Parts: sequence; structure tokens; C-alpha cells
Amino acid sequence: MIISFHYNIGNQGIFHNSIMFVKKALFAVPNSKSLPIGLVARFSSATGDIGVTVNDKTGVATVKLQRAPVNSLNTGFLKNIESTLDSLEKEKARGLILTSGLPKIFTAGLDILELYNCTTESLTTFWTQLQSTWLKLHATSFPSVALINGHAPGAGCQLAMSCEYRIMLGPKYTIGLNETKMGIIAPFWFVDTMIDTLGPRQAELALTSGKLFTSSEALKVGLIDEEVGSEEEGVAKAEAFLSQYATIPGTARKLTKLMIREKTISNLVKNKDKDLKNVIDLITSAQVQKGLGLYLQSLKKK
Ligand SMILES: CCCCCCCCCCC/C=C/C(=O)SCCNC(=O)CCNC(=O)[C@H](O)C(C)(C)COP(=O)(O)OP(=O)(O)OC[C@H]1O[C@@H](n2cnc3c(N)ncnc32)[C@H](O)[C@@H]1OP(=O)(O)O
Repeated sequence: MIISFHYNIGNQGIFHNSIMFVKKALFAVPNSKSLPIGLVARFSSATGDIGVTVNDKTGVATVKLQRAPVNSLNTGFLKNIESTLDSLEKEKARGLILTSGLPKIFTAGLDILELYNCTTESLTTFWTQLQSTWLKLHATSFPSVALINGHAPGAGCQLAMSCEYRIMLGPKYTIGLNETKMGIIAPFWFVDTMIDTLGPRQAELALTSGKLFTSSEALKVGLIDEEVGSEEEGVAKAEAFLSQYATIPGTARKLTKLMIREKTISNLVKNKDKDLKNVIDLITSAQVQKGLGLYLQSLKKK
């Protein structure tokens, strides 16, 4: 017997900003002895789908990002990610596995179309949402694992670094903050996060060159914690990592995490406006707009 719950995760309209946990069906599955018992959810929108499956034995939620073709992060998708995290907090999830539902790509980072030909107003909306979503992910009360099952450049790497543990599918994909390669600069809170992850020496080398690491290079410098050969192996390792927290009191765990992350978090919280101004000044400059246009063209030409 499997108990299935569905929750509708609303966005962009009727269910805006809420996940409703609705017990929908109780049904028997023939010929099955040990099926997992879980909560299953999916929502769709023009700005991306997020599939959420909660294992109701462990309380661990698997969140699958799905915005074809490359899970690029635009305002709506970031908002959906934030709403999902809010709902998981509310429902007291015991852990998060953040992964991609698309083949080959974890996330391609920021949607460059949000940066190219933008207005100050649209960029403000976008960047403010990015700050807000990142703050939420970086400070979740539950433990988090990024299961990086595809490329993770730019903000894709930033999302992964904000999870507490990183498992990457090898050997084909790459991860890193590649902003300098694009002629732009990683914002200070990306830099802080990379320093927290790699230490200043390796962060400087990585950031100044905009290096995209293969999974084995990433493992060597500590950008990821484990490299796996299949998604199944990745899921098993993620579950094993999270299971260690089943016996650790949640509040002690959370406060310890926040203590360690406090400097990086409060640096952004205190300097949000300054960060936004930096971004507007840089991104709306003619030179950067030209560079972004060429970069977009090069992606399309492939
Ligand atoms: C004083 C201090 C000042 C500080 C100021 C701060 C300033 C702002 C900082 C901004 C920080 C930026 C962070 C970022 O995340 S930028 C984005 C980084 N990401 C990338 O560079 C990835 C680019 N994409 C790729 O490398 C490849 O697409 C990828 C490896 C991800 C997948 O390759 P694949 O071959 O599978 O797919 P395609 O390349 O053919 O792509 C398919 C279509 O998707 C489009 N695409 C790809 N990436 C993006 C993207 N990030 N945004 C929008 N669109 C993207 C691509 O053009 C293809 O489109 P078409 O189908 O139309 O051809």
C-alpha cells in the first residue's frame, strides 16, 4: 500500500506564494511490497516547473528544477524556488536534495535575457528576487544537499555552494563562477560564498580566471564533496549524508549553521542596496551590454 499526497504549489496567480498540502488519495498498488511512501508534488508555469517529492519516513524533500532548456534563473523561476523553500520550512522538512529534472544541466545560472537589454526597473525586480531567494536557500533551517546532475556555471554554482553538501555526477559536467570570462564581475556575496567554500587562495584563482571545474577538479579543490558515477548513486549518497542529522537536535544544528554563515549572510542583508546599485551600474553600461549580446550570440551559434 502506498499513501500518496499531492500538493499543489501555486505561483503566478491563483495559488500565489503558497503550497497547499492536500491529502488527495489513498490507493493500493498491486504486487508491490516495499514501495516508498511519499508526498509527491509538481507545479507548472511559464516560468518553470518545480517537482517536489517528500519522503514521509525521513521528511527529506527532493526538489527538481525544471525550466527548459537549461534551467536558467529568471525572476519567476527564482520566485518559485523561494516559495518552495518557504513551504518546506512551513511543513518542517527534515532535509533538502536540490537537483535538476533536466538532462545534462543543473542550472545554467542567471537567465542572461534578464540582464541583456534590461531596464533599471526590470533589473531591480530581478536582482532583488535573486538576493531574496539566495538568502532563503543559504539559511534553510533544514540540511541541504545539491545533487549536481549537470553543468552548473555562474549562479548555478552559487546555488550549489549554498547547500551544505555537494554531490556531482561525473565526469562530463562543469561547475564554477565564470563571470570574469563573460567580462562581468561576480557580486561580493558570490565571492564571499566561494571563499567560504574554497578558502581565499583557491577562490581567488577560480574567480579571477572564471574557472569552470570538471567534477574531478572540483573534488580536488573542495568545491564538491563527492563525485558519483550515476544519479542513483548520488541520491543514495545524499540520503546517507542527510540521515546523520536524524539524531541531531534540529535547533542546535540550525543555530550552528547560521553562526557559521552569519558573516556572509549579514554582509548581503546590510548591503543589499549597494549590491543592487553596483549591478545596475555595471550591467546597464554600454560596454557590458555589448559583451552580453555577443555572449548570447555565441551561445546561440553553437
Ligand atoms: C563593483 C562590483 C560590481 C558587481 C556587479 C555584479 C554584476 C552582475 C553579476 C552577474 C552574475 C552572473 C551570474 C550568472 O549566472 S551569468 C550566467 C552564467 N552561465 C553561463 O555562462 C552558461 C551559459 N550557457 C552554457 O554554457 C551552455 O548553454 C550550457 C553548458 C549551460 C548548456 O549547453 P548546451 O549545449 O546543452 O545548450 P545550449 O548552449 O545550446 O543552450 C540551449 C539554449 O539555452 C540558451 N542559454 C544557455 N544558457 C543560458 C543562460 N544562462 N541564459 C539564457 N539563455 C541561455 C542558449 O542560448 C540556447 O538558446 P537557443 O535554444 O535559443 O539557441
